[in-house]
Amino acid sequence: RDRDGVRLPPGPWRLPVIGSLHHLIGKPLIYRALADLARRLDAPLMYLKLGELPVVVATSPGAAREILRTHDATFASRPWTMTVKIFAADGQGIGFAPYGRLWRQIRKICVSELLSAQRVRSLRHIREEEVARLVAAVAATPPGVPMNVSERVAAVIADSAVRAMIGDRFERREEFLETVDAVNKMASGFNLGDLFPSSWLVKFVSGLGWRAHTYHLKTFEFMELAIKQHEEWRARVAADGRRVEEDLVDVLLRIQREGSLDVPLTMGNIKAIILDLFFAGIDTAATTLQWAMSELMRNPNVMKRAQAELRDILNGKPKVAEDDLTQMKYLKLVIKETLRLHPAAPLLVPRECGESCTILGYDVPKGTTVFVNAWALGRDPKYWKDAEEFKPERFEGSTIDFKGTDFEYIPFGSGRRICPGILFAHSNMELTLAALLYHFDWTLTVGMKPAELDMTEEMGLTILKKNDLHLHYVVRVPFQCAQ
Ligand code: HEM
Repeated sequence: RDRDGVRLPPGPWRLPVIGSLHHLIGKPLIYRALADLARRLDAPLMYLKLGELPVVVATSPGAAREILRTHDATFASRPWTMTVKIFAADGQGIGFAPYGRLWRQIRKICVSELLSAQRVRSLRHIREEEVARLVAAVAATPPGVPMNVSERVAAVIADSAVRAMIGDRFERREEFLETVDAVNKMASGFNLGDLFPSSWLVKFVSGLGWRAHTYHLKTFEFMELAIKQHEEWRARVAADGRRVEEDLVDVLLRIQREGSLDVPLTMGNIKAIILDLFFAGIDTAATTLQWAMSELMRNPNVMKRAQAELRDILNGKPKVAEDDLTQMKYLKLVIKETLRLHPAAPLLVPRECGESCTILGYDVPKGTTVFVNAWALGRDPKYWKDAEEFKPERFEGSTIDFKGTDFEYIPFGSGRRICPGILFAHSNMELTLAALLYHFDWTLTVGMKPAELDMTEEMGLTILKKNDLHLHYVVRVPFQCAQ
């Protein structure tokens, strides 16, 4: 207990000014460094001072449950850092909106309209078309030339998501994706400018404020162009007399027009919501697929079983359709196991303690930033046999699921702010992976052993795969029929 009678969770020793930062210096994969510290200190709940920022990290299912379920409302906001503030300047979206009326309303629109099961179903033709384009593009790669699987997978996920949102492919796609990538890296939450919010010098030297402003303006400009492109596309579709499903921008504009909302939606809100869906939905699903393909290449027996399931069930069918996916039990387990070892958001998205409270007998002061180390939970040998091994079979006959109630496995978070895009993500990931495994056999560069495949991670808003995955392929189910 300190002099004020506060009993903080245990944590590593601190230095003046920088606090516990020296424990993380030179360790860019922060979730790994935090997991090591928690293990060394035997601290399922750990307290650190990162610069000026008081931080608590939860690294046991019990601690995660207390934060995300028992005290869910207390931890339902996210830290309002300088970067977040700058990005919210022209209107708030959903991801970082403080817990309150506006967030509740946008969340309801996301859950019941934008990302509902019905909406996801209605976007099926887009996914099927984009995946068919991917298959065609792979098959058109000249034999002997390795294909950049990471790039292809990222493109199909991005195009499907963009078409779901604005109806059409985005004309500025390349530039936009580069910006998403750059913001993803900048917004990892461990920037000096965010760790020393009161220091003008640090802000100036780190250049964070300036960079965040630039990216904010750039991303909002992209949204303006995307909405303009959407309107032009709608006008063309109407002139041709075609009937197409509502896309997500249509839905938001309709809700705004109907005007029956508790808190009216501004155009700033609409742009910020769409941007949030891009940021939350593209890199996460694309990265998960890259890890899935990499793990399959490192584990040839798993690859064999997944392909056998697909080829048995589809039995020469010319293409994978979404209806077939319900039968692909093993494929679903492959994705589940990938999310255990490679949760796209390893520390979830940070929460903030709204009221001082007690967790596992320790005091967590109001204003503390809270991370839940989902990456460490998914690899903890206390809860997982052969924790580091890729074994989709472990989920066979098991009730453990990612819906936010099994706290050793929470790749989508839990509680009020659990990811609302689980179904949207799975629909894209399952169809893309199924098509890649069904139509093609994949091989590594000649002479490379599966265990030698590069699995280096890079920290951003998501755990990125540092180096792209390049593979050779052989067509197994011919592409000509896949249209
Ligand atoms: C493999 C794919 C994905 C993973 C692993 C993932 C993971 C997460 C996680 C861990 C959170 C934070 C949850 C929490 O604080 O408890 C989150 C939030 C969120 N995700 Fe996802 N996500 C994925 C895909 C998607 C997709 C495809 C969309 C939408 C198109 C989406 C939309 C969102 C939104 C809007 C939030 C913020 C929710 C809020 O603050 O209320 N996500 N996601």
